[in-house]
Amino acid sequence: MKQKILVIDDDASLRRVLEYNLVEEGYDVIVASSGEEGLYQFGTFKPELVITDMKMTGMDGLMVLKSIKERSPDTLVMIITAFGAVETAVEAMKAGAFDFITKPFNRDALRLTVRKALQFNGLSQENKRLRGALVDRADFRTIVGTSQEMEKVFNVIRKVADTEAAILITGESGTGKEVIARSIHANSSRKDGPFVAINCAAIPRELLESELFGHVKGAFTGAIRDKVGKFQLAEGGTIFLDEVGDLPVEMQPKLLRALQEKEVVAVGGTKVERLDVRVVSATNLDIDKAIAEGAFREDLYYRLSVIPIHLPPLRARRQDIPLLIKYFCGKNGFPKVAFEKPALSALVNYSWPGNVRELENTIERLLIMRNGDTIALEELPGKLLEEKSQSRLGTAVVRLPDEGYSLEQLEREVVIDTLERNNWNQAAAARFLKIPRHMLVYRLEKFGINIPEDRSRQKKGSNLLIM
Ligand SMILES: Nc1ncnc2c1ncn2[C@@H]1O[C@H](COP(=O)(O)OP(=O)(O)OP(=O)(O)O)[C@@H](O)[C@H]1O
Repeated sequence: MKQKILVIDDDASLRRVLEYNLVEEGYDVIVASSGEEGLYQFGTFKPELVITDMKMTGMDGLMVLKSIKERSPDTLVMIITAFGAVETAVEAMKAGAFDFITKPFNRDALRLTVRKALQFNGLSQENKRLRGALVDRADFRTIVGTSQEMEKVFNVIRKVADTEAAILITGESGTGKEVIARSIHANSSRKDGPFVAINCAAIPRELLESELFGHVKGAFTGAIRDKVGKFQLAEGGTIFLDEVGDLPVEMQPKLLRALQEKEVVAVGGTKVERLDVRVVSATNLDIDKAIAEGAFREDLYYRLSVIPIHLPPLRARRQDIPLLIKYFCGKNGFPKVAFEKPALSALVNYSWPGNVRELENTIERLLIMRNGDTIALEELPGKLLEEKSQSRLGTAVVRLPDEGYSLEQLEREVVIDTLERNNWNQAAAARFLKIPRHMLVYRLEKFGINIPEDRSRQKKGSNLLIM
């Protein structure tokens, strides 16, 4: 049986082009000239895929998308946007669109995108349900975090992993951007395909194009044989462009073209290669600033960041630190190692400029150098001890970061700091803050602060925290 596609567009010539190409590909196609007509057709035709233009008079594409998703959440909806209006595609992806194409599109890109969409739909609902259940358990296992901040990130991943949307992950160095990129791949229907990572900042600029797209023998001095590019290697899977903010300006239009046309040409070659690759990228640069300074192309930015994910620094999610420590102890084969309370407290309160990577390295060193099965405050590296002597609150007030500091974050830190000082005794913390206890409890809920499990399990009078 033919797969059914409903095309909604108020531009008659585009409607014809779409219909012609899709019928030629063997689909059963129905067209509608307005959102209202499209919704009516949807009810009777029951298509597997809806392709709708974004900008239409009357009911626009976003309204069509939302109303279809309400009636039938499993129906795939693809959006057509004007070139350069990629921001509107962001909104559509957030509202549940499966993918988008920009006008003017080349017919191969259209066919490929549609084919991918319908392949995805080919999975039975049962399959999808099973896979959904596995996702939660299997593939987030290596991303540790229960803080509100990480929960937000997990929610976005759950929503977007299995779309074709390009994702840009931002965050300081060591916050776990690559871990997240891998998990997006692992949670997508491409998971059996390759995950290919390339660090755009680590490759000399004259070699970057050939690394990305490959080269043919003789293309330049030293090109003694053909080389396959990372994009070609990632065929059927995901390419992870790490440090994409550092991409040299002269490479940016080339990458943009590859992403838009979904095709590449190797350096020195003539053969155009079609691409079926999902792009996830990451940067620790302030991209807005780079755009303002002309160091990064805005159109490329929109292409890369259909869905932006920001990973907060570790110091903004201290709640995850005890859990991460426990995870790293287990990962290194020492699940039973214990930390004395002051040591754990210093680890939780340190500012971790190198984020999770720095924490991981610190724990590894501590495990190697430790004297027994408990780790005491004195065993921690000097920098942690120095910082411990200053109050975290003091640091926040004296050294406010240039990018600003939200009052709410400050309040959250004060609450956590006070609880830490008072051994997580809520009555004592409320007294210190000079507020009634219920106001403190309200703040714990508001800021998503959970009493670390270890504290509630702690034996009275014991000075050891069993991790
Ligand atoms: N939430 C997490 N749970 C478990 N391990 C984590 C988590 N976040 C980061 N890590 C570990 O920390 C290290 C650094 O993570 P990763 O390389 O993903 O960071 P990054 O943001 O990509 O860094 P960079 O910007 O320097 O490339 C890795 O060893 C990773 O396994």
